[in-house]
Amino acid sequence: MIVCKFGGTSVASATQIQKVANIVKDNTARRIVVVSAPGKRSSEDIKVTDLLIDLADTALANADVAAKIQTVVNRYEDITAELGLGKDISEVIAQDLRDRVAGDRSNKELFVDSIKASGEDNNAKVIAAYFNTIGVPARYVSPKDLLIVNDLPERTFAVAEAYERLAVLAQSEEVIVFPGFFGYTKDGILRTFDRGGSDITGSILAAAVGAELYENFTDVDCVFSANPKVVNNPAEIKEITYREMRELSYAGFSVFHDEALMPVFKKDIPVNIKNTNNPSAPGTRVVPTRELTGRPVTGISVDSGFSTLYVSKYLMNREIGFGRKLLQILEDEGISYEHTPSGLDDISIIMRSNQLNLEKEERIVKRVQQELQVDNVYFRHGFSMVVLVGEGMRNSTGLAGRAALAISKLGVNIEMINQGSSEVSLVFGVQQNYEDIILKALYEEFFSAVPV
Ligand SMILES: Nc1ncnc2c1ncn2[C@@H]1O[C@H](COP(=O)(O)OP(=O)(O)O)[C@@H](O)[C@H]1O
Ligand SMILES: N[C@@H](CC(=O)OP(=O)(O)O)C(=O)O
Repeated sequence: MIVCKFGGTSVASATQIQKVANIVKDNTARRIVVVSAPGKRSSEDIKVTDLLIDLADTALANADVAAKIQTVVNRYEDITAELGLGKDISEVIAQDLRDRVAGDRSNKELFVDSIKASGEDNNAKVIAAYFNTIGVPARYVSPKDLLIVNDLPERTFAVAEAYERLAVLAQSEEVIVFPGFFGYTKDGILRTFDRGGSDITGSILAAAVGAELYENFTDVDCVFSANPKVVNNPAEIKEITYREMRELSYAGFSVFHDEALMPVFKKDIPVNIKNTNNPSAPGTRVVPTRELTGRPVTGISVDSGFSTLYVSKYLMNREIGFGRKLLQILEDEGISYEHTPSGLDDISIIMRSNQLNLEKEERIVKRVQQELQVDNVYFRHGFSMVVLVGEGMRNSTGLAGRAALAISKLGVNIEMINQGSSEVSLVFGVQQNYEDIILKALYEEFFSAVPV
């Protein structure tokens, strides 16, 4: 059995959904189809999920939502009309949106989640209905009572029971069309995953039913060794390990969500990333191990939106428990951190900026000053992490030097270097505005002259 997930671009229009149907028909092993909300039809288009977030924000501001609801309904109407599904389905969608908008607003985050999730939920219903009209027996299945997630305040993840409950889907006679991106808590409260989270749903389902393969359909032929929007014609990656993919998707390879690897990784289920617009292309296979090629570096990614908390104190290295106390202050503010490069008397804690606001920063700085009696403490913002990833890096010397030289030739300062203990990744912290030129320079250094 194959579980396949189709991303927003793959289900953005009737033409795209027809391609999806052909792909499903083409291989009878494709029994479970996870779908996203309609994505962008062109680079100027707006994803339905973004329209829905705007709708939710408008509702929370107590402004009129009628026009915003209509914009979303129009997107579905374009699709259903062309698929020959009749008009009543869009009235059902309009009513569903009105019901969600009229829902409980006591917790803003959950209210927004409920509206956001309608994008995939309604699209799954449309796609299941369409499959039936073309002779593919199909059934929409709701995540309710199956894909069980944890409660607030932690980020959303599937609890162990979800896998047990979802296993029944393996028995279905019909093709199952399952909406991506959200689940329900045990008490029936809807929660969404992070943006791009339909990849996570597909992976959970693949693990739950013990699929032979998880196919992730998108709008590019494969994963490239660098973002194709920045680097011209980057090298294709045919095979990549889970570990390499995790590192690269964590730091900017938006083609596959980093949290989507864990469920399939635990069950050794291979992942194949493929193109809905060119399904005969072999795509990229994500596998437990692979043969090393001549290239030490498999991919280079860049992600922006990082901040640093810099702390210095003379003889910090001798003070027992200093790091723990410092990290406890961040934990108290609900902040996770990414890297902690340190010297004898100073330490920088690198974190995602979206976890911070002015009040939090002031509270943290004040507590660090008072409780740890430091010499200096401040926040800096606007950093990007450039990450070189490759299983072959472990056996290669001089890589960090080559990368640092390529960056320094651009006249750009390296703020931080961190070599992961596993030695499959090397991270450089740089000022955000230089990220594209650095990516291009590193690509040139590690890929241009080296054969595959
Ligand atoms: N290294 C990379 N390899 C392939 N695609 C990448 C890479 N980095 C960024 N992308 C972008 O990811 C996009 C696909 O991801 P996403 O937008 O989430 O698709 P989907 O709509 O299928 O979920 C591609 O169109 C491409 O521009
Ligand atoms: N629609 C959601 C979830 C998702 O996974 O979408 P996509 O497959 O288009 O990345 C989002 O935009 O975040």
